[in-house]
Amino acid sequence: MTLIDGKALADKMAVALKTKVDALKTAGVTPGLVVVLVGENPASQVYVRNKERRATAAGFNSEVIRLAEDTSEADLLSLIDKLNADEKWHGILVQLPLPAHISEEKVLLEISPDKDVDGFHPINMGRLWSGNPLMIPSTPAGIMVMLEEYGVDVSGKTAVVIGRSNIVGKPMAQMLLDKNATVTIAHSKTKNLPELAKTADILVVAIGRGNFVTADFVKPGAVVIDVGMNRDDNGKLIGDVKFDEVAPIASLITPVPGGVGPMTITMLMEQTYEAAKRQLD
Ligand SMILES: NC(=O)C1=CN([C@@H]2O[C@H](COP(=O)(O)OP(=O)(O)OC[C@H]3O[C@@H](n4cnc5c(N)ncnc54)[C@H](OP(=O)(O)O)[C@@H]3O)[C@@H](O)[C@H]2O)C=CC1
Ligand SMILES: Nc1nc(=O)c2c([nH]1)NC[C@@H]1CN(c3ccc(C(=O)N[C@@H](CCC(=O)O)C(=O)O)cc3)C=[N+]21
Repeated sequence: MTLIDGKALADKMAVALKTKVDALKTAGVTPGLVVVLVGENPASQVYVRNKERRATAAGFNSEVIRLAEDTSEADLLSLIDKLNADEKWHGILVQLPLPAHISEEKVLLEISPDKDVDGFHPINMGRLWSGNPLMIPSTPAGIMVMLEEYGVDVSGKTAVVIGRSNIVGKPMAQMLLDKNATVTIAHSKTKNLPELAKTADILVVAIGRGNFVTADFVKPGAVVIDVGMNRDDNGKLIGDVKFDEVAPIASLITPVPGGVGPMTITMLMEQTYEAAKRQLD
């Protein structure tokens, strides 16, 4: 078994990114990423801090706008309009989930597709699914980079993605399909999930249930990608995959933490850089 070290890859890419950013700054453009966080979700706070740290390290303009939990939908939408119009920002990310009184759909539609570094706007989702991607969701994008870096040839492989969210499962399936995998998307209504998962050469798990995937879900030699971010009873961060049990039978596996998470942030930075570079065109 080989560990896919997402943290090390993210650190390596950060060095190369810094060089690219310095060159872009010389040409007169500093990439800018603004994150909007509504409310006090403690898990979100950690991710947002990590994003801020990596953005600053890359030499970006970076700002986190923290809004009260009871911020109105109208106020959030008008803030987004203001950020859309501000040339300083090439990437706008509104942290999900949002409080229940705010429509996620309306908010995602309001972000200019050109600044939608998450790739969640329907225009960007449509671009991805029609084979002409521009801004793409960073979690599956980071997974594709990890697969490539570790020499996994996706073409012709059987891939099973467990989870069908718009932010992870669905775009993941499309990116694997685009690289010629044969892809199945599984979810909470899927029958005989362990048997299905066991057909996978590449198994991606994004469900949000700690230690859900056990050894009986995994074909010996499979590549296992664990997207899950869960807390166990002691508050420790754990994935969706029961790592100790699955690692010995997998050929490659991502740990939690230190796997998919750091690469998600790296891809967000890369896309913000690309958006900034387009300002020169
Ligand atoms: N590392 C990173 O960068 C990121 C990590 N995450 C983490 O990944 C996990 C998934 O996130 P996200 O996609 O947003 O989650 P969602 O809650 O939006 O989606 C979960 C998906 O898992 C499916 N599911 C839930 N329970 C089961 C089950 N028992 N068997 C099979 N399928 C099941 C659901 O099925 P159905 O549709 O039928 O309800 C749904 O499609 C979370 O732990 C999240 O914290 C998320 C984003 C980034
Ligand atoms: N609009 C939006 N875009 C997102 O991309 C988005 C979001 N909303 N909402 C929440 C999820 C989750 N997410 C993570 C990002 C980084 C880590 C990460 O850095 N993880 C590290 C450390 C985690 C820790 O120590 O707590 C690791 O796995 O090693 C995790 C999870 C982005 N998300």
